Amino acid sequence: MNAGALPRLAVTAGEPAGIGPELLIRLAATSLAANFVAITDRALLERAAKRCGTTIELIDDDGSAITERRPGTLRVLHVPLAALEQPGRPDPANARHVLTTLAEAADGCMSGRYQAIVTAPLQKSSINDSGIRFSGHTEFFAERSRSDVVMMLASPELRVALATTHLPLSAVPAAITAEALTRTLRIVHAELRDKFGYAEPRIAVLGLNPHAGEDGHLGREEIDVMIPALDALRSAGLQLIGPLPADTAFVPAQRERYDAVVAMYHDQALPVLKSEAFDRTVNLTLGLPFIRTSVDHGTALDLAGSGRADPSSLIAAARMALELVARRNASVQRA
Ligand SMILES: NC(=O)c1ccc[n+]([C@@H]2O[C@H](COP(=O)([O-])OP(=O)(O)OC[C@H]3O[C@@H](n4cnc5c(N)ncnc54)[C@H](O)[C@@H]3O)[C@@H](O)[C@H]2O)c1
Ligand SMILES: N[C@H](C(=O)O)[C@H](O)COP(=O)(O)O
Repeated sequence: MNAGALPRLAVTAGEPAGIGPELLIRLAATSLAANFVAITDRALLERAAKRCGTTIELIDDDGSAITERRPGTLRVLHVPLAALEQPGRPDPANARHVLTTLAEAADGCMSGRYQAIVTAPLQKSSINDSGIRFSGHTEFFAERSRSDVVMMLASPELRVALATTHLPLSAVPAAITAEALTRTLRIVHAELRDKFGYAEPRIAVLGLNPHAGEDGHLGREEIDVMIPALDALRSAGLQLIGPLPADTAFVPAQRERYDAVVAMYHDQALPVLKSEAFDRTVNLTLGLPFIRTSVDHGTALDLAGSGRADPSSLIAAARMALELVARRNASVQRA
């Protein structure tokens, strides 16, 4: 990268009928020092700006470096919609468009065109309704880059990683194997060190069952699977706490004991974060060969088109991506 050039961040708009395009307009209005390249349909952004009651200056991205960006301007890599968006009503005809934007962002990161990806929310059901099986960005980027990944949501006060992501609850117990848990904990440990700067990360692991199984009386996964896996990792030097009962793992006295929590499933811990810091939480994918951050919320179809969606989480995601890029650049320079 040229000295003084702003970091080039790929930003995807997600579901065209959701709040994503409007959030990109709000992001462009900030003075964040980044060369945001919106990978989406140009006219979609123009319509989103109108819905927000503002204007946007879109500049076709030619790949060149820039040293400053005026608020209200955005580079764009045009990826045409298949169908005109109707806010609040996702159209599966646009599923391929959404996936093309993700693929361009991922491939562009892996080939060095972008330094990170920031994603706005997409509608998983609409992509599935188009006939394409799809679980989420996390799984898409993992497959695209052939990486083992972990989903983490982080607020300034709390970090939560997930041992399983977008699975029906009935499939969770079978997915918590010693191998899978070990892989997750190793990724979280390595990324807390590399991305967040903890020399000796302390990780709390939540039990799967109520009261972490109550010594086997309320489920045996802790005894049969989790404790042996945790003990083996402790022998390898990881600082692990647990399995902790999930219901009390977030009380203030417990929080002082760890740098991150690993929850066994999506809704075991995300409601804690989303209810206390919905506007400050960022979703990031650990384990990828590139930096990817996102919002902590969905497409908010009830708000789409109103211009009233809160852009705070997307702005926080962009800020975190910039911090992670700066940290990575500094460590490359030191090496
Ligand atoms: N990163 C992502 O792509 C992502 C994240 C979460 C959910 N989703 C998807 O979004 C879709 C809808 O999910 P949902 O309805 O469960 O959750 P949601 O987050 O879209 O909406 C839940 C509630 O929060 C409100 N809300 C959400 N974001 C807001 C914002 N920025 N400003 C103000 N209010 C906001 C909504 O209006 C709604 O009342 C689903 O398909 C889901 O899979 C995608
Ligand atoms: N699990 C995320 C959340 O609740 O915020 C969300 O579904 C997005 O996941 P992806 O980043 O994998 O799309």
